[in-house]
Amino acid sequence: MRTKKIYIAGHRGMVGSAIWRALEKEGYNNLIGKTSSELDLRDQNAVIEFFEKEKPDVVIDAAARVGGILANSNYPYQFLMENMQIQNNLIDSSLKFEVQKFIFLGSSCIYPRLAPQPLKEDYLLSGALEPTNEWYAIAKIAGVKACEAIRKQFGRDYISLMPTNLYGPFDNFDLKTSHVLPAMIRKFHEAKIAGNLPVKLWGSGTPLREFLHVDDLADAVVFALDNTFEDNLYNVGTGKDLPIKELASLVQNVVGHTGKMVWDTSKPDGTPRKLMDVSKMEKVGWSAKISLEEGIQSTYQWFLENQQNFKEVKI
Ligand SMILES: NC(=O)C1=CN([C@@H]2O[C@H](COP(=O)(O)OP(=O)(O)OC[C@H]3O[C@@H](n4cnc5c(N)ncnc54)[C@H](OP(=O)(O)O)[C@@H]3O)[C@@H](O)[C@H]2O)C=CC1
Ligand SMILES: C[C@H]1O[C@H](OP(=O)(O)OP(=O)(O)OC[C@H]2O[C@@H](n3cnc4c(=O)[nH]c(N)nc43)[C@H](O)[C@@H]2O)[C@@H](O)[C@@H](O)C1=O
Repeated sequence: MRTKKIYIAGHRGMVGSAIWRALEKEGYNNLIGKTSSELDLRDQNAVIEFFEKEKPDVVIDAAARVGGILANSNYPYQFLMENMQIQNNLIDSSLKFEVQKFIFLGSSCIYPRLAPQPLKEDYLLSGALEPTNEWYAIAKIAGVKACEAIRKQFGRDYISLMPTNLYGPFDNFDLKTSHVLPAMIRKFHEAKIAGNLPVKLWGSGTPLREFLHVDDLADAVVFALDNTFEDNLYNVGTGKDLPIKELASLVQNVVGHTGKMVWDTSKPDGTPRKLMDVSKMEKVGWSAKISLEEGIQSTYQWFLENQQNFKEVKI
């Protein structure tokens, strides 16, 4: 198994690079990855050619157009179309070229905006989606269903893992396109350095969110690779959430900022709550290990050591 050829699509991203590190640590020694400039996964012919040449045994799909609440609501077409193109090309080529195991990564936003909490896998397609990210969610739902269809029709081990909001090393710290946690680390740090200036945050601060360290997600992916699951869809999270205002206080303390916080209510709140029910993963034997406090501290340390390399992330 350790010698199987594993293609990690999106291996330079936050998630893909964490999966690469975790697989190497576990002794997997036949990993392949391509940057988007070497292989544009939106290009069907290029993807077919790549699969024909490489013939991977396993594919892990961590390539996607990804962004925070504002990027998702400002660029609906890219979030819908690019994600469908990338995943369709990867899934269809995997079927054609006999890939035995495919791990698709979605997101907790696939569940209805007002679904009961915590979110069980069964709530998929039971109600309307959150408008700020319905485009991205629809693409991800199509990916889940494509893997489910292959499983049902062809009996292949294609599964979907649905991570909650992620953070960690190699996150996107560009304030226009990032998610909330890296945005807070950067905003509090820069305000501290400038003399504890006030920090402007988005929305009301009342929505609840759950956060999983990316190394925990990578551990779940390795677990899913090493085991055969009976079903097609599994939530991956901590099963604990907190209000955005509390998250802000946690990050502020870790960074050591002592100024004020200001809430810009012209920016969207997004879904009020999206807490994962993680009992299905727990039943098969996996649970998260890294606490939020510990994860924020190590991510802030990573930010301090790497901030000179950050680039603007354009859409
Ligand atoms: N971040 C989060 O909070 C969450 C993420 N996820 C999911 O995890 C997965 C990875 O996300 P994350 O690591 O955060 O995202 P990143 O933006 O960090 O990484 C995305 C990766 O996708 C690659 N990619 C994007 N477009 C293309 C393309 N056209 N052709 C080839 N490669 C492409 C990029 O390649 P390159 O660097 O070479 O350009 C990059 O390596 C996604 O499926 C996402 O939906 C799920 C829940 C939460
Ligand atoms: C992973 C998930 O990520 C996205 O959903 P989201 O959870 O709403 O994303 P977010 O991390 O950007 O925001 C979380 C909350 O935090 C608030 N907030 C405060 N201040 C800042 C801030 O400075 N930046 C950001 N981005 N948010 C802020 C913000 O207003 C919101 O209430 C999906 O589009 C979709 O891509 C998806 O699947």
